[in-house]
Amino acid sequence: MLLDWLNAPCHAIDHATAAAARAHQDQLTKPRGSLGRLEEMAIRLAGMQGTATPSPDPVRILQFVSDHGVAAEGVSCFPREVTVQMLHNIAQGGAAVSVMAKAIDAVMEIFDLGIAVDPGPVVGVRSERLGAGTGNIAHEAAMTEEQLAAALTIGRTAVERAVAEGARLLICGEMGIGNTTPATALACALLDLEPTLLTGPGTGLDAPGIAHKAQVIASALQRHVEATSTPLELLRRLGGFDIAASAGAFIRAAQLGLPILVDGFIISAAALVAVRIQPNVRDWMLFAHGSAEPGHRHMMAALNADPYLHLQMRLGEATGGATLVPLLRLACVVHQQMATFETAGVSSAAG
Ligand SMILES: Cc1cc2ncn([C@H]3O[C@H](COP(=O)(O)O)[C@@H](O)[C@H]3O)c2cc1C
Ligand SMILES: O=C(O)c1cccnc1
Repeated sequence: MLLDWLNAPCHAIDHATAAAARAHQDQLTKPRGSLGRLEEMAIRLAGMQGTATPSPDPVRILQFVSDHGVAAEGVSCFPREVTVQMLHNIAQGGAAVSVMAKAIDAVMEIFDLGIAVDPGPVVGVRSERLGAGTGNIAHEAAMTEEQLAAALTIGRTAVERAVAEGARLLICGEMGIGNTTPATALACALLDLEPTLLTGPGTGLDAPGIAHKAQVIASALQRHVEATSTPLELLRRLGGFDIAASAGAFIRAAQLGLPILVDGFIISAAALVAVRIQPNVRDWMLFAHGSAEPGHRHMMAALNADPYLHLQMRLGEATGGATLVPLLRLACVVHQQMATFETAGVSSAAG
């Protein structure tokens, strides 16, 4: 079948190399464990990349831009046309992620997956339009089966391209007005939690706005969720082109052995659905930051994830992922360049 590739096995983590990296950390001239989670970053990357000299570089960012039919329900502070406006802004270098990608020297591929207004050809943007946005999940499925398969495949193909070009770390980002709503709906369905628990302000809704958004999500759940729903079917009914493309990218990255750095709230919903489709994808994920969106911690708990940064970020666009990259680099340089107790002639711990 068209989506059989989703079930292909994930690449194996190199546990021996990870164990050697841990042993190496313990020989460096510092009290054991004193560089805290910087040590873990290097060890995890060593196990994923199968090398004693791990590195996040080259970093590849996939930026998925698309509209969401549910924006018609008044679930965002911003009007829908911001999606296409931000597509131009991202491509022209003015968006937060554009500045960050340049500053950290990451290659960013920008995708138009289906925006309500067709922007036509835009320099630096791959046009992979799957429609004029998704269906409004309050009333209909977000995607047809064909659209879901196509979105997953766009993510898959982008990762194959990235790997062929030498990428060693994947970050997915998204931009699409209203997309905290499908992300929340998907999380509620996959975690079996109430919308009132997971629904947050997104771009900045007030308390009545959040209550309305939770109601919209509740009606979407009532319409689409059945006891027998598979994760893939929940993704089709409740997700978005951006979320599906990211899920496809994550599954392919794990299959090809490309480490994944998970961004904020929306991308975490994609990570969650990818892991529910194929549990071993989790082994390939690092988690950049805790989003200020309140439902995020529930997704992190379900993924058994403890994000590295807590900066009250709530933007998406891969900005949380980009923010962690300098720390990953530092962790890897320390891992490679520090002296050991033996080479430096420093006495190790007594006993
Ligand atoms: C100017 C602007 C730039 C953004 N970049 C990311 N988002 C983020 O906010 C949106 C999700 O929030 P909600 O569900 O409340 O609409 C998405 O586009 C997400 O990427 C932005 C939002 C705005 C307004
Ligand atoms: O954490 C995120 O990714 C996020 C939160 C709110 C709005 N947009 C994105």
